[in-house]
Amino acid sequence: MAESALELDNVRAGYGETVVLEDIRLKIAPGETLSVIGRNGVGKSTLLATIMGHTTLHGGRIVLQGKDISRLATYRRVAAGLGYVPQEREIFPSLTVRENLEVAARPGRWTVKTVFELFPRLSERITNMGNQLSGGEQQMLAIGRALIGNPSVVLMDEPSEGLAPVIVEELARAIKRLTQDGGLTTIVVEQNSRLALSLSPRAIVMDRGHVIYDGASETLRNDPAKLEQLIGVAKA
Ligand SMILES: Nc1ncnc2c1ncn2[C@@H]1O[C@H](COP(=O)(O)OP(=O)(O)OP(=O)(O)O)[C@@H](O)[C@H]1O
Repeated sequence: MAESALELDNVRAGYGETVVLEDIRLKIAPGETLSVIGRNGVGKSTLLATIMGHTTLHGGRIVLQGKDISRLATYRRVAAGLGYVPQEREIFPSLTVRENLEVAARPGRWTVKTVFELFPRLSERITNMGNQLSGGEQQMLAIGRALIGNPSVVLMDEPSEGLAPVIVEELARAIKRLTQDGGLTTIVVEQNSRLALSLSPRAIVMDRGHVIYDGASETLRNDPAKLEQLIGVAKA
């Protein structure tokens, strides 16, 4: 049986002494896309930050393609195959679009050319500086920069945040194209549950640092009352 692309085994993590995530158990198959939804502040970003090694791991294990990365520094996790698209995008403002991509490039199927095929809008901006881009273009560049590192697993934190609906649709089409060819394992944290549930067959719902649903996106799409109950649950 193929091993998981990524496995979180009983993970407990947070910031310093503060524990945010409890008892996280997840197995993601190679090529699978997983959407993560839940109210504000329930630990979605912390989940991705923990996989990247930006938090304090209090217990459990994180295994990337059979290799325990739990204690590795972030740059070594990236070298082992993780790609990260942070919520803040963090593109370099004084580098051009091309330079932003080239600094992150590692050999593999993703190149400047294939990133531009995925995001034609970016190719029209190739000589623009990072700070001359719209929010949507910055998000496309942030995703392109993660891809060009040719990771096996990509983590995206709220790609649609702050973007106009028409740009969100364009981005969603690109993310679907990206994930549906099966080559990449992807976790997408998304505040917009309708969008998230359309991106992947499987979704998890988090609440207060726990996973409270792990199953078919379709089940939640077809049952708004259940979805409301899960993401509206235990309002503080
Ligand atoms: N750098 C940090 N230091 C300390 N606590 C933090 C830090 N970042 C987040 N937290 C806390 O961890 C908890 C989970 O936050 P997190 O950002 O993971 O939630 P989220 O589900 O991603 O929410 P949002 O959609 O608002 O980003 C919150 O209580 C938050 O205040």
